[in-house]
Amino acid sequence: MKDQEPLEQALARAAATARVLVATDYDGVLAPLVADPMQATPLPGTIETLRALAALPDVHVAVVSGRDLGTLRTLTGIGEDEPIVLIGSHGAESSSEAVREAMEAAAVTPDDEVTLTELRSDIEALVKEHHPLANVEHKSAAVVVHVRGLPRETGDAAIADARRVALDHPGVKVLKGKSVLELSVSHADKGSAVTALGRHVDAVARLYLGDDVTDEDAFTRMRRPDDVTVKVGTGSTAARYRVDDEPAVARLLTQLHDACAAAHRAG
Ligand SMILES: O=P(O)(O)OC[C@H]1O[C@H](O[C@H]2O[C@H](CO)[C@@H](O)[C@H](O)[C@H]2O)[C@H](O)[C@@H](O)[C@@H]1O
Repeated sequence: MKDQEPLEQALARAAATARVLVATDYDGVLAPLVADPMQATPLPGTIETLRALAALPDVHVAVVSGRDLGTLRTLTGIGEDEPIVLIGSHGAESSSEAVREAMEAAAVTPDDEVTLTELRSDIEALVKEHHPLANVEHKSAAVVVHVRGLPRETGDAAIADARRVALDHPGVKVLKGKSVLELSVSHADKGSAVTALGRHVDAVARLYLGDDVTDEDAFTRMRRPDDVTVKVGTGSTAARYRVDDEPAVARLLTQLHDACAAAHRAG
């Protein structure tokens, strides 16, 4: 992240291109992390800023998440009739037909469904019998073990045992997130889904904001000169820029909106 133009300048340059794709992760980026996954709400103003961006000519907006598409829609409050694309389950689900088509080869198969059913029951049994303080989240293509707020040793033990369960189910993808272990039968990734959307809208500049390991797939795929990739928080990353936290994301989105609006006014 050395010897590059300041973030503000990169945003202005991206905003001045012919077509911009603004894609952002949800948890830990738009919504601060909390113990109960269903209580993770967007910071005030962020969804409104995304709506204002999407209302500008030649600006396309997407929210990209590991969440189920339905849950993502509920939590963001973004309606089906709005011009904001939702990408859920790390790219496996999308409100955009173009993204769905592009990700078809990565779709969950009937065999994957069988594996998921077995995995769900093994994880439920593990948590019930050995890690009653952990929580289990069921998603359309994955099961997630949550340990946020638990003493470190208790959480680590639950995660380690869940990893071992995954070994009994060939083909299961293990994703270690923030205080979670996700066991997934999906073959999709955020990077493939976002770049497919970028191709579909013919984006010149692509912006992506993310905080977790699954966002690295997007950061590594977005290396064109006009791309702006932003890691939120600490940890190693392939992103070009970094901001501290969710409030900084809210400010960045406002700054980007103002830059896009100014570029539009200037013609
Ligand atoms: O791709 P994202 O939008 O970042 O979603 C990733 C996972 O987010 C959720 O878990 C995280 O947020 C929870 C609520 O704040 C928090 O309790 C948990 O510790 C975090 O890891 C979600 O529950 C997962 O299903 C998503 O895959």
